[in-house]
Amino acid sequence: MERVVLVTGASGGVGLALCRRLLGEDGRIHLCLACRNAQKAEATRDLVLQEYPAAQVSTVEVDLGNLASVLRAAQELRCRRLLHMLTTAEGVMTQTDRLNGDGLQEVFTTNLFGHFILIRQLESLLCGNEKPSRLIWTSSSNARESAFSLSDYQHAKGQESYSSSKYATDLTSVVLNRKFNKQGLYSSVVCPGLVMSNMTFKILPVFLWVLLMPIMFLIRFFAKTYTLTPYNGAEAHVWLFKQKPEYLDPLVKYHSCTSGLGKNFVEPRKLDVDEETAEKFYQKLLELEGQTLEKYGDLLD
Ligand SMILES: NC(=O)C1=CN([C@@H]2O[C@H](COP(=O)(O)OP(=O)(O)OC[C@H]3O[C@@H](n4cnc5c(N)ncnc54)[C@H](OP(=O)(O)O)[C@@H]3O)[C@@H](O)[C@H]2O)C=CC1
Ligand SMILES: CC(C)CCC[C@@H](C)[C@H]1CC[C@H]2C3=C(CC[C@]12C)[C@@]1(C)CCC(=O)[C@@H](C)[C@@H]1CC3
Repeated sequence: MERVVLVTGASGGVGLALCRRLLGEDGRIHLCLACRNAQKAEATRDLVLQEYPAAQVSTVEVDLGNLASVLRAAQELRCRRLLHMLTTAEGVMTQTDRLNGDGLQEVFTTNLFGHFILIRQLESLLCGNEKPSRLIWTSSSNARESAFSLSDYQHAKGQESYSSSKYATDLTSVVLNRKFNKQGLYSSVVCPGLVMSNMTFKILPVFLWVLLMPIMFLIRFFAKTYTLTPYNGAEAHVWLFKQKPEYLDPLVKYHSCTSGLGKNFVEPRKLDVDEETAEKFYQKLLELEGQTLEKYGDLLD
């Protein structure tokens, strides 16, 4: 049976590189590109098919910062019946977080909660299959416990919404393993390292990054997480794709690394999470999920 792999954030950066690399690894997979709108999805599909003309590539439109769009995408994916792996590679990092149309913090929703809803809505596809299914979350080494608070888990009050959302991602992955491993669903978190992408181009303009490139290549001799290209950044995802999920440590984050001479490798590092906090946070996610489903009852089967 073909393996169906859904990649969010597939239209650029690490997500797009991951799609290309996965097809290079296994031409038999069915790749489903999740993009924010139909034009981007089609453009990405054309790009991928140019390189792998025989590949099976479908698309789904989903704005992860918009819960109605997430529920509609889940409905569509349920109709397609199969899903074996979901990997997240979208993300937003903004100086000023804001409320989205659902009244939730945008960074929290896009980086974590939209996916949480998607996964919960796809539970029937992901759980109880003959072979294990898997989730791979693109987190970050920027996930910091000090940025996260259970009483303000959406990070409405602080200035570190990105770090908070990534820490929340780590917590969620830990609990998902505890709840779903028995049903054959396994979750892992990865950090792609420092990658030149639209995300970093919002921190400094492209020309400055280009000027800094020689320095960064030198830094890479000492800092192995300067992966720099989306291709290198997707190393940990690709490595995980090839592992048996049952043998992975749920309390580890897998970091994409690149040596000074450009050789890619993966480094596992212990997650800095308190399992009790993770469980309490999960309960809060379930509460928020309940409110969401009540609000959007018409989008449920
Ligand atoms: N770059 C880096 O140095 C690092 C990145 N990461 C993480 O890696 C992941 C990928 O980042 P990277 O590739 O660098 O970033 P990019 O900005 O290049 O790519 C982000 C992708 O996410 C999509 N996206 C953004 N918002 C939404 C949304 N609301 N709904 C659906 N899709 C959305 C974008 O789509 P669109 O084309 O429509 O904008 C794009 O395809 C992120 O989770 C990021 O936090 C972690 C550590 C370092
Ligand atoms: C001479 C130097 C190369 C100058 C670059 C300085 C900074 C702009 C970068 C140094 C470390 C970078 C970094 C990130 C953004 C750009 C820097 C601050 C991230 C915060 C990007 C998003 C993530 O998820 C983190 C893991 C990155 C950590 C390092």
